[in-house]
Amino acid sequence: MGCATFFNLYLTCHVTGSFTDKATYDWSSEEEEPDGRARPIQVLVVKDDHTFELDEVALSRILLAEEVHNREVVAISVAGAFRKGKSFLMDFMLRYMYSQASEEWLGEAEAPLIGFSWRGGSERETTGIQIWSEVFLVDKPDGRKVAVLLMDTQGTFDSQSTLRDSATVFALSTMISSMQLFTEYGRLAMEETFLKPFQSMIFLVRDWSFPYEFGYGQEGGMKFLEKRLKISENQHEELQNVRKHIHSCFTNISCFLMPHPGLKVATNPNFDGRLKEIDREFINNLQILVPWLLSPKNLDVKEINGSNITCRGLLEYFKAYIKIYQGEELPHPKSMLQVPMSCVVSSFHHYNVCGGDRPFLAPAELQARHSDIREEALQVFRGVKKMGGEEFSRRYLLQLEGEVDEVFNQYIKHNDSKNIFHAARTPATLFVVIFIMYVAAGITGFVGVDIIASVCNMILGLTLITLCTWAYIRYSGEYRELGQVIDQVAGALWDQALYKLYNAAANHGHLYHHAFSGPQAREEGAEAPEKPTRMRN
Ligand SMILES: Nc1nc2c(ncn2[C@@H]2O[C@H](COP(=O)(O)OP(=O)(O)OP(=O)(O)O)[C@@H](O)[C@H]2O)c(=O)[nH]1
Ligand SMILES: [Mg+2]
Repeated sequence: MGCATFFNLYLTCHVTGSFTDKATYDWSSEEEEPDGRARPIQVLVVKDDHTFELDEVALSRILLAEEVHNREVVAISVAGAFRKGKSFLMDFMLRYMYSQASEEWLGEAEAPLIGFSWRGGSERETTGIQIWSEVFLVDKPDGRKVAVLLMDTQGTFDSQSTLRDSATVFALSTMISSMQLFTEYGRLAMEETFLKPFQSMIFLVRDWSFPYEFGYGQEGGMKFLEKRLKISENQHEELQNVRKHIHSCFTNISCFLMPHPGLKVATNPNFDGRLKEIDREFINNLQILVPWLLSPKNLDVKEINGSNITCRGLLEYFKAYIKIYQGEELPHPKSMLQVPMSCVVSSFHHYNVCGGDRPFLAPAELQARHSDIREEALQVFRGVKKMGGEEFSRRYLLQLEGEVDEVFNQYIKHNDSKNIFHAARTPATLFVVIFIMYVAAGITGFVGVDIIASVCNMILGLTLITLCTWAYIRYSGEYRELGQVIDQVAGALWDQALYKLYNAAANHGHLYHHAFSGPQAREEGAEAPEKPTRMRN
């Protein structure tokens, strides 16, 4: 953009109305800010080792305050290269918000500019992301009150930050400083949602020095932007793509040309922001720019994937995104609209093999259904666009697989418990033992073998006590370990008895085949190959 440096202002809001009340609430602890005055709160810290830390407590205090947590949120931030006057501009926005959109919002000529920390010089000032501790409540014309959040961010490309730092702060504040990076995000998100992923994009060109070509303000800005975003045949493909994607990513794109604020602003080290020292032309345009950005009719509620976001929702998105950026690698500039974890949850919902209200399922069928639905859940996971690259999402894939397998084990137990024979196995076995002992005691007593009769009676008595104990455990839920031992012993007896019965039946069947080599017998397994021979004989 020639000699004009620009920074990009990304706004999220719209609708008409008027500013009413400010949300005044206890946003900080006593020892942090004894006078309770609003101030910038550092919510994202970029540490010396280039790792990031989200101050969840501070962020929650702002976003979960009683008056605002359920309100739809309008998040306003400025992104761009460092040292370009972003914080300076944010402070004028604060003035506008505090004056509740009055005509006199610019304040007194001698008043120093305060709010987000700004200063002259070549060293960077703002780091990470800072949020103004006071969330402003604005009335929309339809009667809804929305929460307006002002966010100041670290500038890009300063000498102390890595590209990763810049990209992270940049993505987290959902803004752009490098078009290419941004349009990458947008392009991927587009494939998935078909909605324009970002709402308003405003290019603010500062120190515009060619008003004779394009006039200051929005109109000149739009003409200038049109010219700049025009795609021509002889442009490099990459430049063409940037231009195409900018249009496809934003619902609204506009541009504002700002004049130079004057030499005192740019070069005087003692300049404290008072209007008196700022060029009239700059102030005039500021008086157009700020209300144009912040008047309720121009505020858009923050949307993610087409739905409006409340302050509470925004907190969750912050937390989810920061997890991604805490990874080792530079995050891929891929979809920032979905995160793997939410994907695990939604994929997991696809996995429901046998719910509590469904009848008993044969174990083989259960296994088959598990395999099918498991594969379906994994497909859902693979099919959703995720942030953080292959390697990163593989971790979540493993987590999904692990969770599905664990739940399958629980399903097996749950399914078994629905098998009526399984449930009745223990009491049935104990009853059979009691019955056999009763008969044996009667017979042995009758034939005079008293000692065996006594032993049988003893076993009968013990089994009866066991049965009563088991019934009590099942009824009360106490002494469950003892109940498990009883179930295991009864189960072993049951299996043994069944096994014997099966053997007996098999033997019986074998004898039966030998005795009757009729048509039924011929139809069955092992004998089959011999039968035609015998038939022919
Ligand atoms: N030339 C020029 N200087 C400006 C303009 N707006 C603000 N400044 C000056 O730019 C300097 C830096 O302002 P800051 O608001 O601290 O800049 P920043 O972009 O927030 O810087 P970092 O926080 O380090 O990224 C200050 O001396 C401002 O007076 C402008 O439109 N043009
Ligand atoms: Mg700053």
